[in-house]
Amino acid sequence: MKKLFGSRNARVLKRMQPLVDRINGHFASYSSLSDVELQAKTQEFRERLQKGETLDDILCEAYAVVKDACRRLLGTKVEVTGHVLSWDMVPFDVQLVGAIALHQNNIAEMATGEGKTLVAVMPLYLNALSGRNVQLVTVNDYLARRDSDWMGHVLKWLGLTVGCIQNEMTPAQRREQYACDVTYGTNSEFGFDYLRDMGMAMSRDEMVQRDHFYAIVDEIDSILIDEARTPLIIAGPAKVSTHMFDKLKPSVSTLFRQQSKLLNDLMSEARDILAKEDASPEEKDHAYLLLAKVQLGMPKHKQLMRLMEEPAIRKALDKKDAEMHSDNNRGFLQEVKETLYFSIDEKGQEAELSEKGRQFLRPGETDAFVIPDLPTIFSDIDSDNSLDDNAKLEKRKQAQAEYDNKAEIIHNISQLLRAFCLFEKDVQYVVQDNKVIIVDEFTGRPQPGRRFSEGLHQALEAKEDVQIERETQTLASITIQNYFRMYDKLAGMTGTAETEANEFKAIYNLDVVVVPTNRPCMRKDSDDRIYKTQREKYKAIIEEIADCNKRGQPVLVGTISVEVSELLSRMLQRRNIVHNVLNAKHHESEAEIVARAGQLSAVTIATNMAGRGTDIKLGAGVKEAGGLHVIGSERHDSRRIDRQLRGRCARQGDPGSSRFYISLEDNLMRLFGSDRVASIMEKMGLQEGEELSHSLLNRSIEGAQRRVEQQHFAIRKRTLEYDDVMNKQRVTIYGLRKSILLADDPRELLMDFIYTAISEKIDEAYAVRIKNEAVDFSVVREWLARTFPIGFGADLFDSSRGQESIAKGIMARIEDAYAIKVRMENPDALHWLERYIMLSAMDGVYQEHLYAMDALRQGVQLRSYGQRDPLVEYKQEAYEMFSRLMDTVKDDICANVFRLSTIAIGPAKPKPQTDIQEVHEGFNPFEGAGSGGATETAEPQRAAITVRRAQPKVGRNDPCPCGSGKKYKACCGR
Ligand SMILES: Nc1ncnc2c1ncn2[C@@H]1O[C@H](COP(=O)(O)OP(=O)(O)OP(=O)(O)O)[C@@H](O)[C@H]1O
Repeated sequence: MKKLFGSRNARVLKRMQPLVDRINGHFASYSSLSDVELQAKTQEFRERLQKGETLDDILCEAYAVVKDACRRLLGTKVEVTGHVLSWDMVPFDVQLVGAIALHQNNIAEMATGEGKTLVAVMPLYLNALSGRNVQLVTVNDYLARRDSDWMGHVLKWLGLTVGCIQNEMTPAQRREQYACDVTYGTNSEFGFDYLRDMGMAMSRDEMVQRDHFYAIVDEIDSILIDEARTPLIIAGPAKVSTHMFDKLKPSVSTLFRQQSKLLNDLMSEARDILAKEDASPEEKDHAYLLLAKVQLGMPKHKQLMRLMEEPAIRKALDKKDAEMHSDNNRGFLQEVKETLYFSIDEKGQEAELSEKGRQFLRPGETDAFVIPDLPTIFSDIDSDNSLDDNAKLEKRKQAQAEYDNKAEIIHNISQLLRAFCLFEKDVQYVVQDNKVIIVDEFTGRPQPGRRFSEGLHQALEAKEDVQIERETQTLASITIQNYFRMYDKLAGMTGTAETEANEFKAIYNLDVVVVPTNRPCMRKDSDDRIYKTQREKYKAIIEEIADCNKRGQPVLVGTISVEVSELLSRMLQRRNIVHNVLNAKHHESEAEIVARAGQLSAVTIATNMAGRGTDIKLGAGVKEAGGLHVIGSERHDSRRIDRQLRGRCARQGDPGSSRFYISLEDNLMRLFGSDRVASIMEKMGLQEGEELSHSLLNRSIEGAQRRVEQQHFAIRKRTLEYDDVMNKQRVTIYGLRKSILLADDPRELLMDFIYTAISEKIDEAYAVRIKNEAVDFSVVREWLARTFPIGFGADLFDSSRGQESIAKGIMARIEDAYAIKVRMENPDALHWLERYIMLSAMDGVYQEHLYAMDALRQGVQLRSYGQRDPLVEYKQEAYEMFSRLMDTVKDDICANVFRLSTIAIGPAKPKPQTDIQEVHEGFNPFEGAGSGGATETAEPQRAAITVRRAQPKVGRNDPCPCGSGKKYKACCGR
């Protein structure tokens, strides 16, 4: 396969060579031009494109112009994120190859440090000549700023405008940046701007983006693979707040302490048995069962972890654990779980309350956690003849309220348990300024404004005793995949695409072109060093830092969590080693820390924040000391993240080295495959502080990483399959919204909507006609009378005239009446009002629809138990719900045409958006894993929230099933 791939790549590269030669030919000929003449090329190209030449026709000349501009700028000063740099780059031939690949919609895989930032400038320049907005997508705001400052130097010299979107910018500032030829920014900013433009703007002036023409995604694997696991969501506060986290927290935290006490007792009993020299095999087996219980109740129990440093104990325990989780032992596992207050499935990220736990929380209340079966209760009430209609209605309401209350309690408890048992401060989140802030697992950056979904964030707020924010409701959402599929042209760059090449092809139709390096890479990657415990591992890391430091070699230590970066920092302080820390808590001086990291004797501890895109320049004398040395303090779940960290050194042919440190206590090793490594270590009889290091072991560690990667791929694919359903609907709604926003005369659209609604109603009347009998127009006439303040004479409804003629007759009456209304309105605001009538009808209904779709998505998961494919069910129901939605939109528009007036509500001011949140949920590495029979607690509580949806569906305009006589949407469906 490799050979095949290699030969394909070689062919692609060979095809590009003549283009490279032509670029260099033009480049040589331009040297005779004056600066002004070279700069005039930009205008010349634009004109040639207007006259019909294509971007491909002018590619070689345009790239040569960029190359020559770079040459002419050599030695000039440019301010980049506050630091003055001297321009010192003219693209190498391999960079020209990368630039061609990018224009041709490929992913250019170029090794770390090969200068991708510069490569992108050429296709950006070329494509921007078309007059459309081209975008460069980076992984964080800092890189967007850095690259737009740095590369803007060349682009601006050539007469282009360059913009950069930053998180704190106002809509007006954003509009200005998008108006530029080239715009730099992060994927979330681009995605959220799109959602706000398409889903929330009420007039053309509120929109900020102008185009989705061509985007180059830098670090494409990070954005389209890692970030793509969770969608971008804009959320507003929920209409009502029902949570009880604050009330429930004390009892859950007592439960947590109670469980700790119980496990400590089990732990000491097990230890006593194992300490006995003459313990029988049965006794030992019992001890391991006790330990397995401790593991089930608290996988990171400190004493247990300490005990497991002993390979023999670890092995026996792993065996016991596997035995308990085998299919044959399900009943036994359940029994064991019932001896604890709750059990934890770390891979599946779920916490399951046992009967014992339920009793502890609600002593004596046997059915406190039993969700009422609403459909049965409703049907019992209905068939109870002793009740009159009012009493039935009252009973139904009571049952519904009891159901809602219980479902909420169960959901809240479950989320609190997850918050207590599975989420650690300074690992998945930090607490700052009285807020819980997610730390992005892949980039190590704090994500203010992002929230965990489904109440988990509030549960964490309760756990940390900070202000509990109100629940949110989705107002607009899109997956990263579907956002980027919208572009006419897409391209990407990264140092690490290869592991995900298939996914890029399948989802984005992007091929990977592997570009050779300019100079051979000099990096020395040593084998991993493996220790039994984290303690020994950290000690060894400190020794290695001290050793480099003595020799003057700068060191960059990458950590996965803030917690570990701080621990290493404390250890270094004790050794009096001067160092800098870069993590989610200390990131204000990021640019300075990075600038200093390559100086002699520098020691920098950084989370993944410095793992990607960061360019560390080497100081004087550092090459002689061996270049930058990179130490990884743990393997990440994803191999690409590790490779990116290594790639911080040995850039552009410089010397450099790297080494990873691992312990059997690391999450990756604990959860995904320490068995093999543990048994090798046991065979070798390792002593405290001793390490193991062999290339074979690297392979089994990569095997563990591969397993996690596969699991993540499955999650992404699933997210996308579900979003594809939503996407079709989103495209329809946003397409309509866009045509309303951009229409010069919205009245035409308004009348179209009304006409369609009327035609459909008439068609329905004809459809139910009994053969040869007259059409019954009573339903249509009732609707017309309710909706329009106009009399419609009986003569309009003569079925012999045919459907179309009747609809047109009705429409003519409406148009006449509307013409009179127009004369009374404020002419300046009328177009605004017409847009408002359509947009507000769509937005209100669409947001309710999104809410219902969320619930549906969770609800259908349960059906997999009934051998039904949840995705198929989801598609079917989503389709039906969407058809109903479109009917409601039309009805609401019709109802408001005469009801709303410019005089009453006047033209809109832009809506204040202070209460809007952008949510790009935090990731957790093992989410979705292991979802099988072991997640029972979580599932019923989810079901609880969604059972309502499992009742027969009720249309919004149907009579309400509660019997009130009102429409469903005006009663229980409100
Ligand atoms: N043509 C060139 N001539 C001289 N130096 C160059 C050239 N191209 C890039 N460089 C230098 O190479 C270094 C790496 O560049 P850059 O940060 O763009 O790499 P990268 O490919 O984006 O790396 P990463 O994959 O780590 O993000 C920078 O210091 C840059 O100045």
